[in-house]
Amino acid sequence: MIEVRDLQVRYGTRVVARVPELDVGAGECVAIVGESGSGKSTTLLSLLGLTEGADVSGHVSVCGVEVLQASPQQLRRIRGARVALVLQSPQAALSPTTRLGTLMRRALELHGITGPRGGGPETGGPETGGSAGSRKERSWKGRASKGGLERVMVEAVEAVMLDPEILRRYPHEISGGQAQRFAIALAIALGAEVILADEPTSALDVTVQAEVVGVLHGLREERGLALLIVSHDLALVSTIADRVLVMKDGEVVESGPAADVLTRPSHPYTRELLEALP
Ligand SMILES: Nc1ncnc2c1ncn2[C@@H]1O[C@H](COP(=O)(O)OP(=O)(O)OP(=O)(O)O)[C@@H](O)[C@H]1O
Repeated sequence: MIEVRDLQVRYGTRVVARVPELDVGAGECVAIVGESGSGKSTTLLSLLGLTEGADVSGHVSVCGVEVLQASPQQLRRIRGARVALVLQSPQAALSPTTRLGTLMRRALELHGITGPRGGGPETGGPETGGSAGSRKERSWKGRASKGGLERVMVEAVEAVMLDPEILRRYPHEISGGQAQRFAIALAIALGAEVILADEPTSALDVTVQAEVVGVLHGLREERGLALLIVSHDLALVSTIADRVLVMKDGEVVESGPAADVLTRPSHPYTRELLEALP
């Protein structure tokens, strides 16, 4: 799903991220950890071509799209629909006067999704374009069908353990943890195959963090989503990641299976991060 080789991101003469190798397959979770300013977010954003003003070189393939060579149109096609970006405080990005259901419906319509594919009588019919193959089970593009759209929305919020009643609420009527799960539900409704999450739980208290991590964990197991998580929280990472990349000053100083990196770190910086854990 994600394949990165010799990625280098530079602002002016300053290299802010250099990643020799990063792979995330379907159903896998990889975490990038490191202190503030180490280049984690820059790496994540470069996967969607969102590092405006930067010189980016190397090889970056996401869902089969060569990101560094892609046209704006090709990038628009993968952003949101196939690759979802989940940020720290999604509530800030939600219009305060729009109900969550309306917001989700608009996002789906914008991406041409109008009902579930290949289901019951109210389903939307054949896929209208773009991708095939791995998306088969999750593709909801098709003809307009109000009932079909509602079904996609309800299924998506239920998949993140939210009550569908939440679709009638306004953003200020939900908690931070609910907002984060709603953001993930939106990704599911859009049929995302990859979730890029930047500090997805750092604005939440510990119990709610565990709920969000549980949801992400379930999605990769049940739906085969590929997850790339950026976090400075090693405790979170240890509960969800298969592999870990440790970044410092724009460089990957250590990488490997999470169990090895987090229990037998070979780099002094990783040991420092682990020792700083409460
Ligand atoms: N648009 C930009 N122009 C110039 N420098 C930038 C730009 N965006 C990021 N940087 C620099 O790149 C470096 C890496 O930033 P980045 O946000 O990737 O770090 P991070 O590890 O994600 O930190 P944090 O955890 O605080 O988000 C920082 O020194 C930052 O100042």
